[in-house]
Amino acid sequence: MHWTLVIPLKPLARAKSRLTPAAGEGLRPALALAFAKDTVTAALASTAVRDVVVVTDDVRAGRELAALGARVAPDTPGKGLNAALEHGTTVARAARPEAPVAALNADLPALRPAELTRALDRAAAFPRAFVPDAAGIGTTLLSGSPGTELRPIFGPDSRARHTASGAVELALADMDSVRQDVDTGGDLRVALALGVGPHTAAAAAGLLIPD
Ligand SMILES: Nc1nc2c(ncn2[C@@H]2O[C@H](COP(=O)(O)OP(=O)(O)OP(=O)(O)O)[C@@H](O)[C@H]2O)c(=O)[nH]1
Ligand SMILES: C=C(OP(=O)(O)O)C(=O)O
Repeated sequence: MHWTLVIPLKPLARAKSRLTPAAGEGLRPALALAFAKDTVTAALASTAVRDVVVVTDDVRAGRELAALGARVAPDTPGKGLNAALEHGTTVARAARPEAPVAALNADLPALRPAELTRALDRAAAFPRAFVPDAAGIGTTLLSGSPGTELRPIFGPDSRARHTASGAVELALADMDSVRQDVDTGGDLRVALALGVGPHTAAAAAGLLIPD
């Protein structure tokens, strides 16, 4: 199957606020953009992915992610993450009505294309499926097969909420990089150990994360 991925990104001035203690206000926006660039690059390198729609109102991020090959859609209707994902899904399906669609967070700097391919191949067996984040509380990927509404419920306790909504939690073997979202300095340390993409490696160079 060839998937369309919908990747939401907050304006960089507000993104990744929980990284401020580790990165300071100086580095935080650059790290948020670097995570998104590595996520989009890895997503487009997956053999299961046809195209990527980034939903963002950030002009600089939109320009740089478009240069990597993403389509960029505005953050309509401006009512938060789940509304942005529903809009992105509508945009994706207007172009490719029969495409399977998956929402993927923009904060997966260690994402490996082969692991994303594995997750999407597993997801193809279900109408709606998801991958919980590394912390085991949230969600990093939510899929919808052709003709199925995505019905995203990202936010607090989204693993439990996606399960309660009927989405199937995928088998988790061999997809650590799909699960490793980065919200805090501690998460960034784990992602760096897994191996991040070049944009994050450059942005994180010289960053001292206390133990
Ligand atoms: N387009 C869009 N993306 C969003 C919005 N809120 C969150 N996101 C994105 O959704 C994913 C998960 O977001 P969060 O963890 O809530 O926010 P974050 O900016 O990554 O981190 P915090 O500021 O620390 O909460 C990231 O890719 C965000 O950029 C929104 O209102 N619109
Ligand atoms: C919005 C979510 O992500 P985060 O863990 O980055 O808050 C979520 O897990 O549903």
